[in-house]
Amino acid sequence: MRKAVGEQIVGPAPIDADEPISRPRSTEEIPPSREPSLAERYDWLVAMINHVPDYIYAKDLEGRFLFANRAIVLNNGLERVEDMVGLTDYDLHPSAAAESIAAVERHVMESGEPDLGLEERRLRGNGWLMMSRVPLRDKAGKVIGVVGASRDISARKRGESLMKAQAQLLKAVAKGVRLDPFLRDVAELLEEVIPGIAAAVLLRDEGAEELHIAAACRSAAAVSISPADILDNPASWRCLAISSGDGGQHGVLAVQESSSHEASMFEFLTGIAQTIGIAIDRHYDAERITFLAEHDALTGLPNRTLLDRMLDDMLRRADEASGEVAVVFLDVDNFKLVNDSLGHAAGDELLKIVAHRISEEIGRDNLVSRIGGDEFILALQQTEEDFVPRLARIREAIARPLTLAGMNLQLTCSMGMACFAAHGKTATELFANADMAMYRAKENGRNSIQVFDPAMAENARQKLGRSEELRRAIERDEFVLHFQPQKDMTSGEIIGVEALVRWNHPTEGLVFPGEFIPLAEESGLIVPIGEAVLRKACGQAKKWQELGLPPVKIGVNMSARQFQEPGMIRHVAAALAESGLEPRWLEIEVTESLLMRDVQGAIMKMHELNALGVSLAIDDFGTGYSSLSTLKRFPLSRLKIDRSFIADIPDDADDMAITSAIVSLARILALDVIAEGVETEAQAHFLSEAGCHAIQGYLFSRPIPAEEMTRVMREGT
Ligand SMILES: Nc1nc2c(ncn2[C@@H]2O[C@@H]3COP(=O)(O)O[C@H]4[C@@H](O)[C@H](n5cnc6c(=O)[nH]c(N)nc65)O[C@@H]4COP(=O)(O)O[C@H]3[C@H]2O)c(=O)[nH]1
Repeated sequence: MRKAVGEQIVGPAPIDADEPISRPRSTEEIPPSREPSLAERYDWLVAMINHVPDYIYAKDLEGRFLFANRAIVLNNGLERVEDMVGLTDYDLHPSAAAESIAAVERHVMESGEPDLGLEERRLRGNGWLMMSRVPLRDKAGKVIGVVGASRDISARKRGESLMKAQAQLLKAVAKGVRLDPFLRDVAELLEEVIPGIAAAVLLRDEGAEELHIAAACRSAAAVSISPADILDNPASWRCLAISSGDGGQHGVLAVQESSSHEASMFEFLTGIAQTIGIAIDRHYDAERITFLAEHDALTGLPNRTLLDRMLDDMLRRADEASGEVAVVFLDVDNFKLVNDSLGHAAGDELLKIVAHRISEEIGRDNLVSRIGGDEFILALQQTEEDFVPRLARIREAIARPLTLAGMNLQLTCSMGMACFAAHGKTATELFANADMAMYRAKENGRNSIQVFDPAMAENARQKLGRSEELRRAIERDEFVLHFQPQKDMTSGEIIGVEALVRWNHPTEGLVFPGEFIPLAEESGLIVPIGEAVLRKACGQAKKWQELGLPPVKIGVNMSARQFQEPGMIRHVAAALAESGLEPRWLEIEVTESLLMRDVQGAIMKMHELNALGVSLAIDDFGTGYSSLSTLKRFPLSRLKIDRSFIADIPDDADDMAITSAIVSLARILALDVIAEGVETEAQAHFLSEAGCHAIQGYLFSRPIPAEEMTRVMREGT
């Protein structure tokens, strides 16, 4: 058994190094009331030095120990200070280590300068020491050796490295690393800072209950361990919660209990578990942000950004393999009608259903993306089956009956397809051509699949050129009006005039509205054209009145785009004000289909026009399926029977029946009625018999220029 320290260890040399090292006397020998002697003080000093945990020693110029305290003696595996006195570091340590100590101490002795706070790894065992060496001098100040003191700073060092490790992980989280490599890094870092640790990260997938091992240290205890091994052994494994930002828990950091784990280490591990929690939160946030950046929030389908990226890949692969890719624009027919009549929520639901049906049918390796509204873009890889039958199946899937907002619906869609590489080599070219093909599908009455044809591009190019010409025509005021009289068959009087626009083209001569109104509608140019027509028509009507001719109503056609234009009422009011025409002489003609697109909105606009004093007629009546109840709500003054019903009278019994019905309907609703397109006496006779006395048509006059119309009006025939 070891003896008590004070008894067995000889104290250090006093500052006067010339005095021999002698054994101190026991403190019990000191009488209580007198000044302690030098020897007594020396004893106390030795006792103190032997009780501190730091290592303290003194060496002579040759590096031989003159003194060593208890801590250093024990650390070197010796029992008493005498065992150490006279030894050098070469006797105690491997020569390389001894040499490095000797070098530092030599420097201190030679320079006479202390060397303070040097941090060194322990020579024996693990850990760190902080060394300080000062020169040992005799009374004359001559250096005769070195005094050293060192302190164990392993705990501080470890604290520092743990903090550094945590900071490193936090930095990685802040940089936004991917989760799996991050968790592997955590495991590696734990092994590095806590050698021999057995730890594992157990996580649950979003929405799941079960935990799985996401990462583990490579130590024997953690490798190939199952979650059950850990969770069923609470005595062996300590589980630290990996919390989520919303107060939930992503999982646990499980650490095998070990006697060598100090409390500070668990504090560190708790910090690591928190850091993992933050990393997972960030990972999900980043995943969600990335998802939203590349997907459509409503349907979850890839958006245009992702489509562009994925399509580029598909095209590159097809190019390498000399293969084909079909790019398809798909538009749900009449989607706006569903949206307007059943509401936006139903519209959204419908888009989700369509997206789901396409996704189910399109198959893996192919792509469907929603690019806005009811427009989808599909990209199909080449297979043994042709593209068109595959698209036909998607069309059939979309056409499966469905119930929405309590209504049974059956959808149709229009598709336009362009193929890599025949119809374009880049995504941009393919998009443009597929879009063009889809427009053709729509023009062809919807519900069809159109494959791009270079003639379409030529057509589109011509359209573009024509739009440019139209734009210039507006600037140069190339539009003129022709007028067609409307007659009362009973009195033979002219009761009205319809203004019909013509384009006085510089090289082509008079161009009829059927050739440019649809394009003007599509391009929006109808708005300035319509404004010009209104101004000219009101101006001409006023001029006739000023010429003293009997005043008649002037009918002006208004297209859908023009009618929906927010400034429409203002334009009408301005045309009236500019010309000085009284509003009661202006009749706006709108088509039935225009009114049926948005009944409520149309009624409001019609009331506003009525408030100006302008009257309203429905053009092409009988073609737009308006019900009696809807018709009653429109503030109208006249119905114009469409000329398609008149054309086959008296040969077509159905048309005759419809015409009679429209005349009766007008009578019930107390509206005036006029038939247009009357070309023959037989038609006029039938209409007269049916009770429609107002007619317009070639029978009496074709549309004619203003001067001619003036003559006709003057003659009254
Ligand atoms: N077969 C036949 N046709 C007859 C007869 N009587 C008149 N028509 C033609 O029928 C069209 C009547 O005009 P609409 O139904 O309003 O149909 C008009 C109207 O929808 C539109 N339109 C004409 N002018 C304008 C305008 O200033 N603005 C707008 N938005 N559309 C206009 O263009 C359409 C065609 O105008 P137009 O070519 O002038 O054709 C005119 C006229 O020339 C007949 O007895 N037999």
